[in-house]
Amino acid sequence: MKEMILASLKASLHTKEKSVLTHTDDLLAATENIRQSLVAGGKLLIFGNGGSAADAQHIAAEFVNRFLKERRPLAAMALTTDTSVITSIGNDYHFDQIFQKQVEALGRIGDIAVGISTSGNSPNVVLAMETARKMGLFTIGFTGRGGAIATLSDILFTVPSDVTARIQETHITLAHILCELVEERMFGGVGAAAQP
Ligand SMILES: O=C(CO)[C@@H](O)[C@H](O)[C@H](O)[C@H](O)COP(=O)(O)O
Ligand SMILES: [Zn+2]
Repeated sequence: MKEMILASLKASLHTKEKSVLTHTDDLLAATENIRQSLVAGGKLLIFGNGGSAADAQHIAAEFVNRFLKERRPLAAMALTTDTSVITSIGNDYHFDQIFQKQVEALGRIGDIAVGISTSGNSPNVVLAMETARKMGLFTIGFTGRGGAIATLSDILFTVPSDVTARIQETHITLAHILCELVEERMFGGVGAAAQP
């Protein structure tokens, strides 16, 4: 059992290091795209299933409330939280459409759709990314080795693992780094009341 603990830890550390180092330029590019969107009045629409739904909510909270700096709230929404919307779409149409219809209803040009799927193939995430693309939204994908969301993502964060848990752990690491970079880029060196 102790070997299992150490093996999981090592796999997590190794996977995170490989993915983050591979995506340094993508982190910088995503930071700039998010900054531009937020400054122009845009917002992040974030979605995923299971652990990735939790990640979507976690990331939205970092933007809306704060991450490391005292600064104004930033616009971000997880599309995983409204049970009335999700159950009515799932019940009347199809579970595959639970994010797509919300993107259609809430997305505006200048917004950024953030799709999170460890397989890259969950139909509800894929459909929402397709719709976001058609609507002209910028798209950021978080996935494992690839999958269908790869070709639908303007910026794609991949994780070199086949283990869902390791991929999720790396996604939240990448997302935390992204939050830190966006805050630094928008509010670096300024106090609580500052506006970008
Ligand atoms: O958190 C976990 C596993 O670690 C699960 O809840 C997992 O997120 C669910 O099985 C998801 O439905 C997987 O979907 P996806 O990441 O392939 O899009
Ligand atoms: Zn999980």
